[in-house]
Amino acid sequence: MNQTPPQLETIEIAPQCPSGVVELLQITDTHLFADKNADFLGIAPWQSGLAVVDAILENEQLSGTQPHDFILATGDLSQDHSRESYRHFSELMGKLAPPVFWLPGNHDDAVLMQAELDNAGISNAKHLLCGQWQILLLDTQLPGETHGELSAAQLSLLAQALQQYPEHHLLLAVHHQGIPVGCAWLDQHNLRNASAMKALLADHQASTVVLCGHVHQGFDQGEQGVRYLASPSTCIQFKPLSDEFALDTMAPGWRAMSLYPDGRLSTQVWRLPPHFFTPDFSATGY
Ligand SMILES: Nc1ncnc2c1ncn2[C@@H]1O[C@@H]2COP(=O)(O)O[C@H]2[C@H]1O
Ligand SMILES: [Fe+2]
Repeated sequence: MNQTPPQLETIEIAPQCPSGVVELLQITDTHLFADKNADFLGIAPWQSGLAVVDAILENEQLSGTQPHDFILATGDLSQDHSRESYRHFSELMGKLAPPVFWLPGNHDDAVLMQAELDNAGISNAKHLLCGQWQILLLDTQLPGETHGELSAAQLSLLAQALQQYPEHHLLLAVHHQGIPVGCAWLDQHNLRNASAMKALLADHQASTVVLCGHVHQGFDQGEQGVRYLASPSTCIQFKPLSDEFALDTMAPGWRAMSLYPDGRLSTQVWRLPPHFFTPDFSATGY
């Protein structure tokens, strides 16, 4: 039986910067538990997540940087699927003023997540127009699997966005990586049908950037005119270019992005000071 494809619903947000530059933050893979002191491979995700939020607030106060238009939360917000973990995420986001938009990761309970984030007043909007940019958040979760996939419905939303806004630059946010990051153990858990996404993106004439979470490391690479970005988790970090599971010595962090009206994107990965949160390097997985 053929199902009617979902209709793209778009909300508009005016950039705060008078020159039309869109300022945003990505927070990803918070892996929170119901218990704020619960341990995740040697780090308590609530404590490291809170330290990240405090560092973002401190950055804004110290440097007087441009206020952020919004935050993208790109999945694996919970590690234990508990209602409380989503409440803790909402509490963290409540400390930061801008609106938050989210998508699920492989570890999330999407139904519970939506209910709890709705309760906290966190918007479920998935397509944003901001200045000359469009931001689309797609769901790559395959329940019960670690890897991801874009369903026909999600691909249809991408096709609609590109068809309706062909001249807007695109920032596409997903949980799973669309190109290999170079860690064999992690690249088996990738976005399996990335080729379907890439086929649609190939026709887009304006700037195209794909932003993901999941890989717990900074990554910035171009392929066929598309820029692929990935970012540190707010808790444990995976060691880049490692074939086997390995944790990295880099501190928890987040990504800041400035989207310019002409399609340029400038971005910076921020991290907590070294050695603030040291994981258990003997861990072989989870
Ligand atoms: N040692 C391992 N080998 C392969 N996959 C793993 C290992 N440990 C954890 N994983 C899975 O790999 C996933 C990568 O990031 P996630 O946080 O989504 O969740 C992780 C686990 O589901
Ligand atoms: Fe993940």
